[in-house]
Amino acid sequence: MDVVTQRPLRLALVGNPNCGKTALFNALTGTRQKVANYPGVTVERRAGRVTGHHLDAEIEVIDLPGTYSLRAHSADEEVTRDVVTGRFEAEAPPDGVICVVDATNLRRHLRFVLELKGLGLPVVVALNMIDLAERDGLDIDVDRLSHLLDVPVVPTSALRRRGLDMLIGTVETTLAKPPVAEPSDGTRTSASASPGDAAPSRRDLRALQAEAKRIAAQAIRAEGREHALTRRLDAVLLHPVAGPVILTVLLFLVFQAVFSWAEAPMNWIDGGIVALQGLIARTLPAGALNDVLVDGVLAGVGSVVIFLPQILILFTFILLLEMTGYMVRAAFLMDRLMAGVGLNGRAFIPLLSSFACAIPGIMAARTIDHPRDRLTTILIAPLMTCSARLPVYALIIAAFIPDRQLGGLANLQGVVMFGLYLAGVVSALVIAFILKLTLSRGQAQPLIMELPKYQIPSLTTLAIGLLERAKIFLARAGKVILVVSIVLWGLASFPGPPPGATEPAIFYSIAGWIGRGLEVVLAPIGFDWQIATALVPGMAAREVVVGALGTVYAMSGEVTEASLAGTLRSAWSLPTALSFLAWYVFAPQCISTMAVIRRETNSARMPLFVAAYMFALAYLAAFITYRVSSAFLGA
Ligand SMILES: Nc1nc2c(ncn2[C@@H]2O[C@H](COP(=O)(O)OP(=O)(O)OP(=O)(O)O)[C@@H](O)[C@H]2O)c(=O)[nH]1
Ligand SMILES: [Mg+2]
Repeated sequence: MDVVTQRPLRLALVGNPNCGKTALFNALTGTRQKVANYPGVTVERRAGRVTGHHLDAEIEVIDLPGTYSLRAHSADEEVTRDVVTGRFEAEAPPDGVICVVDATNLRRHLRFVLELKGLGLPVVVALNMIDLAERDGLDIDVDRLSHLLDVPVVPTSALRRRGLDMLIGTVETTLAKPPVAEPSDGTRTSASASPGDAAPSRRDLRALQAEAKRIAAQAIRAEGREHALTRRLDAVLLHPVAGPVILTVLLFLVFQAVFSWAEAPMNWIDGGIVALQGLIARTLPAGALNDVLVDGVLAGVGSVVIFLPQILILFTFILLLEMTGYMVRAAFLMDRLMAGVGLNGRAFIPLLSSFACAIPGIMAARTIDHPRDRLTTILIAPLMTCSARLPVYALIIAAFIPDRQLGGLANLQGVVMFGLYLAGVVSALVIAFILKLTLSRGQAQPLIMELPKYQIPSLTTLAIGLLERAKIFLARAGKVILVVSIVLWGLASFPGPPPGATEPAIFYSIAGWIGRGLEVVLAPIGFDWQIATALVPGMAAREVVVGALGTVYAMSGEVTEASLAGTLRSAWSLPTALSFLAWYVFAPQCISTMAVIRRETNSARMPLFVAAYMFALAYLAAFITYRVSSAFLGA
């Protein structure tokens, strides 16, 4: 052990997560900092130097990981606890601590100050984010706060570089008061910090919490009205237990609504298409044009357009949640979970956008500055359930999952849809975790964003957003699916059946020939040649398969009912349907996504890697689903 006789004053920056410790550390020390790892743990040690004002001496500042209390849960929190209590082997105990608190969130942050005071170390409070407090009309009586806490309080803004000199000056004065006994040897001695050893019990914490609230209430002179409302809502919506529960229930209800509200409009569209098909079939002379319009275009495009109501309902909710300011809160709630699998907190927004479409999601990953974190986000974004999967899921669910109420609370179809979305999210988290262990080992960065105020959503903005969605969806149905339907109709019509054919004409066509070839590979997961045929154009974009199934079955002469769902119900077994759903959770059937991955990663190998791992997952998931459900259902 090295013997140090002269060492600079040492200050530890502590506080709840996200209160601005690192920002303050950077503002104080500028470039005079060193980042290293603590031995044995993966926690970064950030230390820097700042020159004092009164004493004109060097002060060493250590930035510690955020923690809510000295009762540590994670490795990060343990480091913080052990450093401030002087128990940490690799770090001499600090001479004092700067406890950083978020001025806009005094009620929650003051508890830690009270807890720290119990350690007997000199404490100075940096009342940080004072700029935000002022912006919101939050008026804090700093002198009173200092008096109530019985420690010096200095308002600061790390971002605007306010109060920094004052903070250092105050720290020096505070440390100078009882002359700091310099231990002759720089390593830790239990006498030096005399930590109030054990971490406080749960009961103590609750008492401290109550006191923190009382002090905050007395120190806050005025609280902007909006601020008060936001605080009250956040107390519930960001609550560590209630928050995630509310988020889950909310999403669950959204999917319930997608099914129950869309039923009527979907029936109207369906009725309209059937009527149109009947009209064309009757008015146009029988022949190729009649066939291509009825079986190709209307069967194909019609079976996709029918899902417009569901997509619009889903986006109504997503847009509303965004506009009210709730979505950012959802990101905050998810941050812990995502950090657990090594995802950057900033990945939430790209991943959330991927629920609409992976393309904007992957592009939004540009906001992640850490290259490996960005890559991980790009690689898992296509697993989020994009809106192109919605028509596929909806079709199969409508056909195979009974429209039943579960104990009067939930609709089974909505539950299954919710489950499919969940399957996408969970598998993305698992893949992220695997990637973290292998290629993209990296430090999870905290989520850096500001919580906006809650707002009443604007109906005009909502309407514009929905119109946009509808346009995109219909344009795709109109262009891609129209073309695909016509081409598929052509491939499925030629060559015509040989004389004396026993199977439907499509069986002998080019499409049928391709489908039968693929069936060899796809039979183990329960797909027949018709499904295989429809999957080929479905590689271009996911929802195309719905139109393609419409066309293929219309031409197989297997249309037993007016709706495609009805036809599938009689053509497929339940295990096949479930297997098809499992396939669609994973299958990378979107050319545009692959193109954008290539562009964003600037690598031709990445899209191939994504396609390969997603196809492998799709096949595996469909295989297991098919085998297990066949065994259970005895099919
Ligand atoms: N407006 C404003 N923003 C701030 C201030 N201080 C920090 N921030 C922002 O708050 C966010 C969190 O800051 P960090 O410095 O990372 O917080 P931290 O306490 O180090 O967080 P952990 O290390 O995770 O505990 C960042 O987006 C900062 O830019 C401030 O005084 N004013
Ligand atoms: Mg930090």
